[in-house]
Amino acid sequence: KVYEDVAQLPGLSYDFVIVGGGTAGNVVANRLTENPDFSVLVLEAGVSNEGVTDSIVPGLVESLLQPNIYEWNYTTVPQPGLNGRNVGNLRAHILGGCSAHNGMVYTRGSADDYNRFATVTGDPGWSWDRLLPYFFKNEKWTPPVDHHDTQGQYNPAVHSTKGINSVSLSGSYWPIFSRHVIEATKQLPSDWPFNLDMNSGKPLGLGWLQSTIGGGMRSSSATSYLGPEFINRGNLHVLLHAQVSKLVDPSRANGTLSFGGVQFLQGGKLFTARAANEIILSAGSVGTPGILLHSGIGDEVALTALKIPTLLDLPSVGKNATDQPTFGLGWTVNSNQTLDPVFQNATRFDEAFAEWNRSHTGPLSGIGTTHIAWLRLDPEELASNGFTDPSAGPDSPHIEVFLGPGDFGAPPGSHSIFAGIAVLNPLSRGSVTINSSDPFESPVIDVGFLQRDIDVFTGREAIKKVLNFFKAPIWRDYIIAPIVDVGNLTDDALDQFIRNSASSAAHLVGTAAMSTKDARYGVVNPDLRVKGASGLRIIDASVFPFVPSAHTQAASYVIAERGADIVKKAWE
Ligand SMILES: Cc1cc2nc3c(=O)[nH]c(=O)nc-3n(C[C@H](O)[C@H](O)[C@H](O)COP(=O)(O)OP(=O)(O)OC[C@H]3O[C@@H](n4cnc5c(N)ncnc54)[C@H](O)[C@@H]3O)c2cc1C
Repeated sequence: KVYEDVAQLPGLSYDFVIVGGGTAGNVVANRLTENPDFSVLVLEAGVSNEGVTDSIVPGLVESLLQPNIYEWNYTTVPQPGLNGRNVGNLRAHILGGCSAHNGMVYTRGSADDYNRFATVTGDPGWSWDRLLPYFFKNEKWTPPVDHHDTQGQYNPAVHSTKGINSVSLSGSYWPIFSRHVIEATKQLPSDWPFNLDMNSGKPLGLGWLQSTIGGGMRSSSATSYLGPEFINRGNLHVLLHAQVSKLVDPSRANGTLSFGGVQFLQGGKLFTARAANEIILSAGSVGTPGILLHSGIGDEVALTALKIPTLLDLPSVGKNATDQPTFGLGWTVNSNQTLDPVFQNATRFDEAFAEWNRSHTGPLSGIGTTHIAWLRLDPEELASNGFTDPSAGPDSPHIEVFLGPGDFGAPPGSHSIFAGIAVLNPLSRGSVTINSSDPFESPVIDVGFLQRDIDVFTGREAIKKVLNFFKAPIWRDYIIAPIVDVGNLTDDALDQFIRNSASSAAHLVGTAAMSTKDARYGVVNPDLRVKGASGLRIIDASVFPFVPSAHTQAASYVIAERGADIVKKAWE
């Protein structure tokens, strides 16, 4: 059951306390409560997802991402790599976490990405082959809401219809734009090959978008893992508006640290929730390191400077922060089949919204993107610039290009298309730290964007590839003009364009990273236990040692599915 007020909770002592009812936390809550002997409390700082139209209707996602109650409203520190700009660091403040307010793009990444996880943690359980059953436990493949013929748009063999979270091809189909994109892959088959299914472990090429949408509605961890068939379990309690400040009641046995519970704030008062078995931190890549640091787990020097007693000297807490810079290009086009009118003209928007309300179909039943391409840098270009390959392996992309018809700031009355670009394997690293001993002060977020030359180089090469894509003959009568013309810029000017326009893909990971059991760096062991502690695990995107060459929700779900299994096996 979901509770809004701590006074309504039957008690504050549970077998497991999960901090954060986000993407990963709700998976863990669902899987642990499959065992009726386990009692679970989820503490979520944010608000309910129930009835939040902007979260339910896929096409309204942008409204969720403005400063509001669904957001933590964080900003990074000024980024030297972005010419001193600071950028928003979007983090959800709603049940379901980022899965309830993200872009719904469903991309698993490459097999290489997970095989690299296995290598750097020394645990083959994190490899692609061993994780595939967990992807299948998560995914419930669902027909698109418009029931269009999906032949040739995906490979059923790499999907599961039996999981929990809906994934589908887009139900808002843009045939004219899509025909052009697919035709371009035929005209440029070596640089832009068609890939039937980017979620097979081999993503390279261009394929049809898959998203976490079912029946024209967002499928989040709140609507799926806490759906009606699960949320009434007597052993599953979720408390909203409960912001955890720190771990409390520390004790030591045989040199190992453990905590009796967690402290949280609700309605201006502090409470303590106790966990008999384990506390599981699932507060995400910003929340989790913040809670660790305020609990005295982190770099002793930095904690001492803030007068926080160090209980566990783990210098890696909050370090290794990795996010993908993203920026875009747009063109006006000679077609009236784009999203622009829906967002530029109130009457068209009302029609689209009425259609969605009637049947969950139409332009608002999907996101603007129709296709994604996953591309590699030229190995000779990499080498001649003195760079080594930053990707996880030969089947992994360096560059993402997401394509869609419209809504790219086209002049009023005109129609546009966009190509969004992301640098997938940045070498730049940032951090999530604190500058106050008050746990309710915002953390200090530094995404470290574009500090390493290879990251800027990757962005520049991506632009060149995109410009070549739109030189395919099929675009000749379709494209009118670039919205911002970067076609004749020098390399230096392109670099400035990137530094002045890049923002965050909101794929922050790695701030409490996994490492091998004996490693002297890292925050958790491969079984997700915090090093040097017992009864304390981390299960969320902060444990990724590297950012996958993808959007990060599928990886967050799969880490949570396996993480929950590890916890269950330890206690059953
Ligand atoms: C705007 C945006 C768009 C994105 N788009 C995509 C996309 O299209 N596709 C994709 O694959 N990925 C996308 N991502 C990334 C992806 O959604 C995240 O990587 C993933 O969901 C992270 O899951 P998590 O469980 O680690 O954290 P979260 O889902 O963020 O969960 C953490 C939860 O903990 C709660 N919390 C934090 N601190 C506390 C505290 N102190 N006390 C109590 N509760 C707390 C938060 O409120 C939140 O609910 C996007 C992310 C954002 C922000």
